[in-house]
Amino acid sequence: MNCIGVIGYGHMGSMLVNGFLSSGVLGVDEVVVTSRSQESRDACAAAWPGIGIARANREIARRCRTVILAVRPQETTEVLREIVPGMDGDEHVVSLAAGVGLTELEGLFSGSVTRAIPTITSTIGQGTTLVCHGRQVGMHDALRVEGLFSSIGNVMLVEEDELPAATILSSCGPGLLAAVIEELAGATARASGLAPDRALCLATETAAATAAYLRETGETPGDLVGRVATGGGVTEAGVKGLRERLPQVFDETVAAMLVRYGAVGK
Ligand SMILES: NC(=O)c1ccc[n+]([C@@H]2O[C@H](COP(=O)([O-])OP(=O)(O)OC[C@H]3O[C@@H](n4cnc5c(N)ncnc54)[C@H](OP(=O)(O)O)[C@@H]3O)[C@@H](O)[C@H]2O)c1
Ligand code: PRO
Repeated sequence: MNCIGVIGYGHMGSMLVNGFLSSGVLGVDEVVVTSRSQESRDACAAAWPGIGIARANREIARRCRTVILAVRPQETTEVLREIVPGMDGDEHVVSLAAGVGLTELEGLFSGSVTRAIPTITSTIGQGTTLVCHGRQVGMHDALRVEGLFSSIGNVMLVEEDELPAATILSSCGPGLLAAVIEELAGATARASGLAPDRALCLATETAAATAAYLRETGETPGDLVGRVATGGGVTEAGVKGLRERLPQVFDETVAAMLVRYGAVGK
């Protein structure tokens, strides 16, 4: 009954199960997983022999005190509606769904509800899970969930009205930056004889090294640009063009994402 239940063994559900178990914060006898398809349930059972596999969502609600909803936003309220009748109210529901608010979740389940927004980079133990506890969540449950997510990376407590912007940076961010790396490498390869795979390899390494440099030195991005862009040199020409055009590109990108954020759970 004190185990952790995970409903939905997709990208996030499988990442959390793998992370919690490989970090040692949980053992296989403390986790019960279900997913809509037999294929996903079999994949989980094969990856983690001895783990609890439930055939139905309601079984998770019966067996687990902490229930992580790792289904898509448009499936989250439907799954919660389905499991609530089998719950006694003492459970702690943790929803990963972007765009589904605490008010809506607490309207369906009157017990403890937390929103947690992980990031795919926690697959390698990096990145930040955003955590926003509902009003009913007691200290013990809050610390337990924060401890779980700490085992796969950083945890940042946020207010719910900060979640959309923080999600764009922390959780959508890897997708945005991966697209930027791909475009930079692609443009360089198109403009030269450099092979696309070598261009992508260099761009990826440079992005990783740049992020590590900023984190380790504490320099601002502006400081770093100043160190790289020799006056009248090559970088200066590139950064000038980006600074003219990128603010508008990113303003439009963020605006579109915020619009979608508001509609994604509907
Ligand atoms: N991906 C990210 O980087 C990320 C980051 C932060 C938050 N999130 C949030 O995390 C949640 C999951 O995202 P995801 O990327 O992991 O999605 P996903 O890969 O599509 O996984 C969702 C899983 O839910 C399962 N499912 C669907 N309906 C179900 C039902 N009625 N009962 C039980 N299982 C059901 C599906 O199972 P089958 O495969 O078995 O059919 C699927 O594997 C979303 O709410 C998203 O907003 C995602
Ligand atoms: N992945 C989910 C989405 O794209 C939520 C944040 C990252 O909607």
